[in-house]
Amino acid sequence: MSMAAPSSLLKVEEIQGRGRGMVASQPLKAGQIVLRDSPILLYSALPLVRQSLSSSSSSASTSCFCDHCFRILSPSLQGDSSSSTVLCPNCRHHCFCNSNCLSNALNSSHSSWVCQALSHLRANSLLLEQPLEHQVQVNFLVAAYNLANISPSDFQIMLSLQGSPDDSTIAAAQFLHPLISSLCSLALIGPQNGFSLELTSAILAKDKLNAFGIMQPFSEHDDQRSVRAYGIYPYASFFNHDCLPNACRFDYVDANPSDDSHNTDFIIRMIHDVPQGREICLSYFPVNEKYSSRQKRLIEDYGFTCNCDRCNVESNWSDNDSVEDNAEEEEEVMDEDQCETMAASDTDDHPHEDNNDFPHAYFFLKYMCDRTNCWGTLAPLPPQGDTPCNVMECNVCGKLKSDNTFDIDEGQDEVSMED
Ligand SMILES: C[S@@+](CC[C@H](N)C(=O)[O-])C[C@H]1O[C@@H](n2cnc3c(N)ncnc32)[C@H](O)[C@@H]1O
Repeated sequence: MSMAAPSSLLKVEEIQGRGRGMVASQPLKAGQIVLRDSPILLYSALPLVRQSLSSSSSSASTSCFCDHCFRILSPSLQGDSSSSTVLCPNCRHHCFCNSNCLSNALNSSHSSWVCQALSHLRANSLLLEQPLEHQVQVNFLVAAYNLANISPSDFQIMLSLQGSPDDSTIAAAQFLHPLISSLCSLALIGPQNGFSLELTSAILAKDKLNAFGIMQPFSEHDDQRSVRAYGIYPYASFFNHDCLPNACRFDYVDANPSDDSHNTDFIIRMIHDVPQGREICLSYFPVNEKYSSRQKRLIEDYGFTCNCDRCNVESNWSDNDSVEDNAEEEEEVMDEDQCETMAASDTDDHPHEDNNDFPHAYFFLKYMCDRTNCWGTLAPLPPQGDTPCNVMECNVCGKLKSDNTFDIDEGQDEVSMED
């Protein structure tokens, strides 16, 4: 199934050795929003079995976000009669931020089939003994087969994404498919509609390569942010990976007003200018990861070996070298003007060839958030017409920072939204 171009700014093209990718249809500016994408499917990253809100006299529930829109629910409000939080009237297990979200959920993500399917699965002792990964995969499979019922065209879009089953996906499908099959009597899905072990393997493979994590809010005290939900985003799935990305993803799951049903939309913004025809890439994980761990993740999770400029340089580093240490050393020898020049030269075809063994230092100094444990990527706020914005936003912690990267003392470079 082919999809229309996502916007006038981007087109989907075949790229040798990388499958499809997103390419700039015109010159793109730093901070420019090149894509807004809504998920066709969202599912909880929490294990299937959680303490029910209704069964708890204390506020010990682990459910801390809405099961439909995945906004954070204030723990103090859970169980509070003045709260707008509501439980599903049927299972009394799933929690929604307000009656509007509940009513949307009952017609979509928490249809009566999903409600019954998850209730049956929660009672399945075989599943409860399984590792967390299988319990989360069950959430995905129930959401995916629900999608097949409520929006067959979106289900087909998901099937058209990249990903073929590998040994681990097939093994997971062999365990999970019979469990889901036992729910078929509850559903419209059945063998007559193509429901099979092969289809279960195929959609698990799509999920593995394409699901994006919607993360818990950033905390300086926790360098391992957990995932609250996963989503399949049909256009964002076409971005290939680069260890020096030229665009990054922002989400504002909790920030949008509670009556806005687009709170889980992704916004992809340019980190710096790029010329027409250049491939637009995201980094699939925080940019500070070391060469060896990046290579491991990319081969294990995504099935490819990265040959980007940065990997070619860092393959010669010792395993103890980190971009943070090297960037600090570089900062001492590089002034602001040099950094600006190097960032601007990203529009060249052969950037930075004249530099030493860390030609990408400018990227970490200019575009990596320096807040403790954050490792987010900074992109400018959108330009106003042709005027670039000199305020950078971190896509993890949300910190705003003026784009005067150097010679500014710690703390003095932060700006507020009003600036
Ligand atoms: C989310 S998909 C990206 C879109 C995909 N290329 C397609 O054709 O739909 C992730 C997959 O794209 C491919 N890919 C992404 N970045 C790549 C890169 N830098 N080099 C080679 N393949 C890459 C890998 O096969 C990876 O599993």
